[in-house]
Amino acid sequence: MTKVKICGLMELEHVKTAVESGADAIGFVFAKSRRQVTVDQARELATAVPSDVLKIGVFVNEALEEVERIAREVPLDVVQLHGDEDPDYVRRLSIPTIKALSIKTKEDVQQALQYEVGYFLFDAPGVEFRGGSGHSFDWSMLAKANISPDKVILAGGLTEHNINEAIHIVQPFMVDVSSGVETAQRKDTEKIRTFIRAVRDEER
Ligand SMILES: O=C(O)c1ccccc1N[C@@H]1O[C@H](COP(=O)(O)O)[C@@H](O)[C@H]1O
Repeated sequence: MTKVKICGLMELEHVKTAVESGADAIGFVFAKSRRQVTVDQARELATAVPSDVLKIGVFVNEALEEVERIAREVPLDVVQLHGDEDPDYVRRLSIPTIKALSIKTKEDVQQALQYEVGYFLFDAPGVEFRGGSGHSFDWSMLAKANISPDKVILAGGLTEHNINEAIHIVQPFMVDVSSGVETAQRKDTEKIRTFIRAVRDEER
């Protein structure tokens, strides 16, 4: 069953909706972004997340000690590195890690192979910030790559309208959405519900 992460949550109501609708993971953005939350905000939002739903923190080129401190304080289960963090940085982290890669060409997909992580997240290149642009990329580049789909988290411009095609092509372990469940740059409870339902419908 494809897992679902709802990312960039900033309000308790939206965290609750995601959890009640069956999200497997919730993402909090600590990087520079219009969705950035403070540690105190994330700690408060995290109180609404049960232990069987992962709390994932999104970071971009943050000092390693700072990532570990924030992960302890919220607390986070997993960190998602969305910047230029190198394999050595990732190796030194003591927290389960997702390495995000921006995909323009099929060579970008191969960059993943240098990282010793449980999961790779493939996203379209950012526009204003390093992620969360609402743009997608050519998913067939993943389908052709020699990377196990079981290690793949697919992100970038996913919506209720394209998610079924994306899952069909990539067969990822997890899908990750932020912009696609927003209206006027704010999370939309109905879109969160509809997106998760669309992923679940794929399994039927
Ligand atoms: O969401 C953000 O603002 C963000 C900022 C910096 C790095 C990553 C960010 N989000 C991640 O971007 C992808 C795709 O999001 P979208 O659905 O295209 O908006 C997703 O992995 C978010 O975790």
